[in-house]
Amino acid sequence: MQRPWDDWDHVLKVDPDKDLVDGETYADVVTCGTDAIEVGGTTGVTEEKMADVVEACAEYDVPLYVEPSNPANVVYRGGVDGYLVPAVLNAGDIAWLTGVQKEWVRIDDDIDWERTFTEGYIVLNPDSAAAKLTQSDCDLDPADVAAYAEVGERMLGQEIVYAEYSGTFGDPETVAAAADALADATLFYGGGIHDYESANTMADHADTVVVGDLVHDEGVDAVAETVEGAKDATAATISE
Ligand SMILES: CC(C)=CCC/C(C)=C/CC/C(C)=C/CC/C(C)=C/COP(=O)(O)OP(=O)(O)O
Ligand SMILES: O=P(O)(O)OC[C@@H](O)CO
Ligand SMILES: [Mg+2]
Repeated sequence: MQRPWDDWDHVLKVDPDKDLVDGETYADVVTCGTDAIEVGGTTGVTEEKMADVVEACAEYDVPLYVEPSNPANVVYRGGVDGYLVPAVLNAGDIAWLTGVQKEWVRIDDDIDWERTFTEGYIVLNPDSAAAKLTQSDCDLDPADVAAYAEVGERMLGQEIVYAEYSGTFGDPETVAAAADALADATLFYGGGIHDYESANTMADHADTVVVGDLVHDEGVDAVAETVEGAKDATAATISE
């Protein structure tokens, strides 16, 4: 079945709790060449901040997805193409595997299931906000990560498995192991991508690379370089 993310080589994740660089607008951000925008962050995201960013990004012809970090920042607005809801496969506090999702489904009567998908996260940077919040076990070797990826796809039916190194560049060998373990699921990689080379390296293994802080720290020109790196890796794979 065709899925929205099948053609995404590059995703730009915009954090509603962070500013853009001076002189840049959300119009610049959305049109930087990325295949899709995800809006989300672990800490400091309120419904109001989420709604403001979603509204600012909604009027362009680039797929726009809300990635909530808790039930309070799911916003329903015209222009949103869908919802990517995390479930943390290696969470130490297992509330982050299905508990918060259960609570969300219990209290939210507006869930649009046709456009709601899940991401099976494997959180791998112990210093990230996401790891601390979910008490994720990040002490994993490539075989462990590969096994989590396989559990995510085969046992839990995840169509997206997300190797998440938020804030730091991850281990390509580990990402390659996760990629090898998946049959049809799409592998997202995120963390520390900051230039052509880092994007190109991870896009060699992952189906989709996610760039986050770079847009807030350096701006759209730097992000555009990462788009190029990701696209070149995909083109090289196709021509092999
Ligand atoms: C039930 C609903 C609607 C949501 C639950 C979603 C879950 C399980 C969240 C757990 C944490 C998580 C995986 C968040 C996803 C987004 C993410 C990792 C953003 C990046 O965050 P960081 O870069 O670590 O932190 P900052 O936002 O502070 O930069
Ligand atoms: O901010 P960075 O380190 O680019 O990470 C991207 C993304 O995976 C965060 O969820
Ligand atoms: Mg971040």
